[in-house]
Amino acid sequence: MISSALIVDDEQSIQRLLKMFLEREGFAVRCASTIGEAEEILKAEKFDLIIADIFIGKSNGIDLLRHIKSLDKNAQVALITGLPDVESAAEALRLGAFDYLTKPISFHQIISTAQRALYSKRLIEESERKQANLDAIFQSASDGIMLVDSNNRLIQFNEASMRSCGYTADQLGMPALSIKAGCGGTCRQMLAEVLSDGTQRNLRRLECRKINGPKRIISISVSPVFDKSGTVDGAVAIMRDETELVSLEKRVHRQNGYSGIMGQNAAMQRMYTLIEALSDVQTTVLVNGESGTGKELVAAALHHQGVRRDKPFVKVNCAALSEHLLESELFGHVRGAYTGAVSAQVGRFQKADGGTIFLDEIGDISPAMQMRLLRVLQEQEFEPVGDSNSIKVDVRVIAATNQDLAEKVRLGTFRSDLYYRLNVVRLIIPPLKDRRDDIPLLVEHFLEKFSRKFKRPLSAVSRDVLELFMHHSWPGNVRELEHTLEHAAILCPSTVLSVEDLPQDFISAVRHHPHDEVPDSAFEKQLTLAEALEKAGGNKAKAARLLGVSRCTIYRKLQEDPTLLDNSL
Ligand SMILES: Nc1ncnc2c1ncn2[C@@H]1O[C@H](COP(=O)(O)OP(=O)(O)OP(=O)(O)O)[C@@H](O)[C@H]1O
Repeated sequence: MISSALIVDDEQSIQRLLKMFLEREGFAVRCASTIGEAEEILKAEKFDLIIADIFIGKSNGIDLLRHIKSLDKNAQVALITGLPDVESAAEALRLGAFDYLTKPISFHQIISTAQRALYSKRLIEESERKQANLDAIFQSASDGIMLVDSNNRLIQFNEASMRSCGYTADQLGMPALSIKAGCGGTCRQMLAEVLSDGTQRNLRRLECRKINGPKRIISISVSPVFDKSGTVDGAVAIMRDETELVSLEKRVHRQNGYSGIMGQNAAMQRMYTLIEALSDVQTTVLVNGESGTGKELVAAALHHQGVRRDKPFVKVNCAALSEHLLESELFGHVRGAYTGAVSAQVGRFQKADGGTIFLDEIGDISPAMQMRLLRVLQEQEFEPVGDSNSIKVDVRVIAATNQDLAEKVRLGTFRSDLYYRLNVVRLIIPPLKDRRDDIPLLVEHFLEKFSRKFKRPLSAVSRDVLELFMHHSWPGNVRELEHTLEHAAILCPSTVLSVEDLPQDFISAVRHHPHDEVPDSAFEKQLTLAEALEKAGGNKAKAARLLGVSRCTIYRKLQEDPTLLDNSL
């Protein structure tokens, strides 16, 4: 692209000389002899370089400079003078003149000025373009972004934060902590904390609510901004609205289960939210629930949803081992530590380093083991059996029990200090009998599982089976339901599991200890086709449901013996 220059000088010889110099360098040059003429030209055209004499007739080039800068603050203006003086030079530079040249002017001088002017203009334009791009990105970002200076004064925010947090232009420059945005102000508090220690902070999914506004789920990330010397010069907060994402996740969890845990019941939904909140917190968690409620699944979810997911998840059933074996299993032993220890063994705590250890049935450990465990929890270090050297580990502990540990503490069989260490956060899984609304979903889940396992289709359970399931008290919880369905799936000759396929002791259990009143029909011996048709008033689909067979089977049977239908009508 051709560069352009405007020369403003009332001396024709200087005009001609400068024009010649610049044209030789490839500039397109225009000339003006008066300030008025120059102003007329500038109304219509922009120039890469303007060279003006300070004295043009009776007019002053300094006024022209002021005028040019008011039109375009980036214009590159060089002033020339035959009578250099400090005052005018200082004034010219103060007003933004690019250069101040004294006559006589050499070719080299003017060319060097022209080249520097072009270079500087290009730099300014480039930096403006970058700034404009950054501004566009900043403003169009869907996350709210706000910046504070080193004194925690609000210096910039984008449109998304205006929409979600309600910041207004008149709040710019105000101390962030003094801004009343009608909310809890967590992000402004985080900005202050980041400014004080220069450490990045993240908060995942907190509830953010403006007065009378809807509840939003927001994740906040606040980072320090450093100057060239590495000193904290400000901080930037990014607020991501995850409300839609969270409700979408909840819908998916409702349909597909959460990390393999099935359940739509409100208590289960609350538990998923708690698991989410606890996944990235490194605190010890105590999982409480009756046997078979899914404590191990919950512990695994806590591990797999969190930052340790790529590290080991190590399970130990504390009730399955004698005290000595458990000690050796957890902490390892050196060779010859005890009779039979023919080789050294690495303990589970060491195997879990960086990850999570799941201590199941924690309520069953001996007082000596309680003591040792307490030390690991307090100091994250232990000695293998037979070794006096300590091993330091970084392990998150998740413990589970179906016992009432508080009661054990009261009875003096469980250390209170260990109990409080373990019970930092407690997750309680409700028994299946308290969330019967989840039974159909669990049935569907296990039928799919056993269809895959036994490689044959299992589409449903009969209505009577479901009725029994809904009335059973499920002392063995989900595990009992799983085993009952597995038994039935093995015996079932068709795709629909019927009462006949259920284990006899299950039927007796429901009969003798029904949770609620169970309709007699559920305990009846399997109906014959005639009986089912009679009960269903001749409705074949209903009869098929009662029998737990397909409608095609009913039609086939009726073709074989059409008189069956007569009795039912
Ligand atoms: N909500 C659930 N969704 C799907 N499967 C489940 C659920 N709860 C439990 N199960 C299944 O039930 C069985 C028992 O679960 P788990 O071993 O986690 O229970 P637990 O409470 O740890 O039992 P225990 O106290 O006897 O150790 C497992 O096969 C597990 O996959």
